[in-house]
Amino acid sequence: MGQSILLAAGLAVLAWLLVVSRQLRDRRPEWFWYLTGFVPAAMRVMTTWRRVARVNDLAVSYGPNQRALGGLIVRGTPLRLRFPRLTGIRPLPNGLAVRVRLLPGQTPAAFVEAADAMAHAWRMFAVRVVSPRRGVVLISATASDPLENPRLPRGATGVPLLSAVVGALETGGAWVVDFRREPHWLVVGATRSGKSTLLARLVVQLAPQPVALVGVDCKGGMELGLFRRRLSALATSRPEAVALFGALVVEVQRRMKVCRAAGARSIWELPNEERPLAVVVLVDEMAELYLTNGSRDDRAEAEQCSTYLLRLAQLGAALGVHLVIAGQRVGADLGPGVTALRAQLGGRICHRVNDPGTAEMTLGDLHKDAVAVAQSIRADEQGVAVTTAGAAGWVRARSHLTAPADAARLVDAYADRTPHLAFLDNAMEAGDPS
Ligand SMILES: Nc1ncnc2c1ncn2[C@@H]1O[C@H](COP(=O)(O)OP(=O)(O)OP(=O)(O)O)[C@@H](O)[C@H]1O
Repeated sequence: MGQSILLAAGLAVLAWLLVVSRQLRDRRPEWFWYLTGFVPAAMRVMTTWRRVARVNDLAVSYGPNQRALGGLIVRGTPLRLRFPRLTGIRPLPNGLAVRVRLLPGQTPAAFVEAADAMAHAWRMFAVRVVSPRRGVVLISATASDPLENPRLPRGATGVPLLSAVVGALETGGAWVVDFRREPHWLVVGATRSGKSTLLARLVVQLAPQPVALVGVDCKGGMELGLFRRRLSALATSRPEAVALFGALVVEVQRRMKVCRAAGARSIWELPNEERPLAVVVLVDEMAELYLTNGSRDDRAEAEQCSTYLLRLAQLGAALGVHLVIAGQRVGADLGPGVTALRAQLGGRICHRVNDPGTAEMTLGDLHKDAVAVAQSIRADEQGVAVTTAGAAGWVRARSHLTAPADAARLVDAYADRTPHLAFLDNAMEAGDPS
């Protein structure tokens, strides 16, 4: 009798533990990982390190590989290997990180190459290797793909001005586009890769803030038109875009004079009451601004557009005019000035792309090792992108999916916060072809 009561109690406790652990896994996956996954994974890393290092040529020998034996010179592989030391293994919300001290003569490249082997040996989803400083590599391993179902942040309050939480990072943190840190952004991706969703997410996040939003959507305003009521201006054709960019260049030059007179190097050094409003210009499909039918007028218009955009990118950063430029491709073949413009857009977001050259153009000039990762994004991973962020300089991330109708509803709630930009009044009239 007593035994069966004990057995029943044991079973009840077991069932309760199962339910609690399932709830913990679903609601607090990071705690679930800390409590159940980290220690075994850390043990695997520690116990397999020497074997992984040896197989992947990460161990070195300083002994000679030849020796004189009875008057003969015998060559061979030296057996006394030295292994680079692992230090400071620590948990991440969805994985672990460990530092490795490089031995003299070693470079991080061999460790980067061995990343896949480490992921398999440690049964982790992915391993990334970066070198935060000379002589050290940081190995970060993620246990599962955190981008399969990125969770919306709980309560999006407290976001600093000109910052937008647009999704989740592979490392488990929030994916934040921060215009104060990185003033201009380039968003690239093939059709249906998630560009518009990301732009929508940006608008949703910026809508409550004291920021002017300006749209340029030359595909007839189909994407950004959803947010018309929160946009201070929307250009839906190239003539309108040229007029709008021209007016913004004039405004930027005016702001420059104000700053110069006040002895300030940016609008953020001006007193609050004198500081002009920050403007975020969102361009959906940059190719529409550059492509021409070959006629002289068309070419001149495209060149004008390109010159204005470049000017805004060069001057706008310190003067509160920020660019987010999205397109399927970015390449010198689009038109003159594209490569120069790209150099000014320090923030990069590369979704799935159709050709390797586009990933190379989007990320290759900043982070060579990120290109292959961007090229491996699958068609069913919509919203997944490689973005410039974090200590490594780049990271995989996925935007939060908000249906267009929901995004429009969320943004509409802030329609009364749409600032009137008087300096754009004439431009929009001038650019209107009707
Ligand atoms: N973060 C995401 N998570 C899940 N699904 C997504 C995500 N982002 C986009 N999608 C899905 O992908 C589809 C295409 O996305 P989106 O319209 O943003 O792509 P796009 O790159 O703007 O395409 P186009 O160039 O044709 O306008 C969306 O309808 C949505 O279902």
